[in-house]
Amino acid sequence: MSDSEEEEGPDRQLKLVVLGDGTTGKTSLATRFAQETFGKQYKQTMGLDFFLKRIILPGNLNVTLQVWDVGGQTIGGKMLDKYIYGAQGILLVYDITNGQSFENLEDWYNVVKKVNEDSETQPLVALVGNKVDLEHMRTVKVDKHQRFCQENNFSSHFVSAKTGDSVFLCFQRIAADILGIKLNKAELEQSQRVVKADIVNYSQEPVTRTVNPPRSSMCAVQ
Ligand SMILES: Nc1nc2c(ncn2[C@@H]2O[C@H](COP(=O)(O)OP(=O)(O)OP(=O)(O)O)[C@@H](O)[C@H]2O)c(=O)[nH]1
Repeated sequence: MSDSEEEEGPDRQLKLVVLGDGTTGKTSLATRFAQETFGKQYKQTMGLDFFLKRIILPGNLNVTLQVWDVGGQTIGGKMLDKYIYGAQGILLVYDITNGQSFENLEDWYNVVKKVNEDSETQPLVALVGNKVDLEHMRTVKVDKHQRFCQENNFSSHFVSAKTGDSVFLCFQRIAADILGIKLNKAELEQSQRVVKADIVNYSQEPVTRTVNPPRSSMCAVQ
């Protein structure tokens, strides 16, 4: 075992799938998390983008998050089930200024339920209201968001991919919830230490480099 492995402990991998209507900011969230960047210009995701980022959770737990950014136009398409299959976490993303994007999450969630109906373990689902920098234009009431969470046992998140507000925290909390780790505030702050960030993209121009998705994920895109 190398010194760095001793220091950081063994690696865990989690597959997170980001779902929701087009333009809600799924790619922006993933790139904000993986690269700490934000692009104002909209470029539609055709099918799927794929990002990897390694974080360290309290207890020196090394966790590699595979973030599957699914294009908003894939709903109703035959590939969607395959993208969702095997996910430990699902992020249902809507735009707080776009009520229809919230209403449509029911359809996205129905696909998640269908894919997992015969599965022994269910993915953890997080409801993510994005674009909180546009609070003055909010049309989806916070009450409505909270009710949807309570009714379905979702974790609740409000973020801005543009400013970065709560984005890292959101992914970190989801990873901790999946792994059954309870985090206090001090631990959350301390564990913002990110050791590695790789971005992988096989449906658009690569941002840094292009590689195949990890073998553990390939079963989902056969
Ligand atoms: N103000 C604001 N704009 C955002 C935010 N997140 C994303 N956007 C903008 O919203 C537009 C759509 O963002 P994308 O991340 O491409 O949306 P998407 O959900 O991946 O869209 P599809 O690829 O069609 O599924 C872009 O112009 C972004 O710059 C945010 O937090 N605040």
